[in-house]
Amino acid sequence: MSFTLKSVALVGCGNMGGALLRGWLRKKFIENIYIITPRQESVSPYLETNNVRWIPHPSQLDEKPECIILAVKPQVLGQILDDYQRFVSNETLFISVAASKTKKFFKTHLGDHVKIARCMPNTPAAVGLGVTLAVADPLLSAQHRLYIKQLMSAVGLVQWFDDEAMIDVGGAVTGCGPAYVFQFIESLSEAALSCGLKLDLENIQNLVQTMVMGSMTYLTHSGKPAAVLRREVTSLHGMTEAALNIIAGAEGLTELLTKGIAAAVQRAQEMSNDK
Ligand SMILES: NC(=O)C1=CN([C@@H]2O[C@H](COP(=O)(O)OP(=O)(O)OC[C@H]3O[C@@H](n4cnc5c(N)ncnc54)[C@H](OP(=O)(O)O)[C@@H]3O)[C@@H](O)[C@H]2O)C=CC1
Ligand SMILES: O=C(O)[C@@H]1CCC=N1
Repeated sequence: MSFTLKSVALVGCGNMGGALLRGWLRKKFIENIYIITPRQESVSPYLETNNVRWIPHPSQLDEKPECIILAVKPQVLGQILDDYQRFVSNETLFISVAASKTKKFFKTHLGDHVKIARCMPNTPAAVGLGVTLAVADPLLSAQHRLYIKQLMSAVGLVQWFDDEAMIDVGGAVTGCGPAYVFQFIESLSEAALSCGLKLDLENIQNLVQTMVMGSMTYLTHSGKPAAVLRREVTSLHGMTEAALNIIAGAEGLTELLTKGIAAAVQRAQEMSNDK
């Protein structure tokens, strides 16, 4: 990495916060990382890394970090933001990775002058292959945007939006998306079992997982679009065509995913109204 960041405070170190942390630690570009979370257990695996410090409560953080990443559940945010009021300044950038909570919500809790951006990362950030959707408040400078770009592109691809609503729609695709992929692996394995493949489920999952990884790597290396590679597998009047007539037919995968994404967006809108 050709740059270093001085101090980042991560609030909440669960599934998403922990994935970001692991991704950042691989790159070794942050001088001091403070993890603010009540229980030491969630931080223990990282404490042997000497630039990581556990802070049980924000009142015990005696410096103003360059950046505070809010990675707690949306329902927890409203209860904790008052404790972060004292960090609001031109020097400290707040980044929320929480689904559904709007910039307006943060301004209501932290004041109109808070420097806030919303990011929607995903868990493959842990291995540097994440996707982060980002929206910055107009109050943010070019320097702030560069900071966010450096922080989040260290763990994968970054896509900016001007329209905050895109964080919900795009988040329903790339933020939730790893769960859809894992569900696909589970479902295909269970379908194989139901259709008579005589192996145990664990063995089948291993075959399916390797097939998915092989397909993704092939897609990446071939330089061809997914549709072309799909057609290369699909022999005229062959087996794949018979399957795809059902899987990708009317009321098939596209329609199911459209309904699923719409449900996720609706849920984000409901959660945005929670206190
Ligand atoms: N999971 C995902 O794939 C994604 C999640 N997000 C967003 O990330 C956020 C976190 O989700 P996720 O990581 O899944 O949730 P988790 O429940 O796994 O993590 C939340 C963490 O917050 C900690 N916590 C609870 N109370 C406090 C507090 N007062 N101060 C600091 N930390 C606290 C919890 O600690 P303890 O374990 O001790 O209770 C827990 O480790 C959510 O807002 C979600 O919308 C965004 C994109 C993807
Ligand atoms: O399920 C959720 O609400 C969070 C947001 C995106 C992924 N997980």
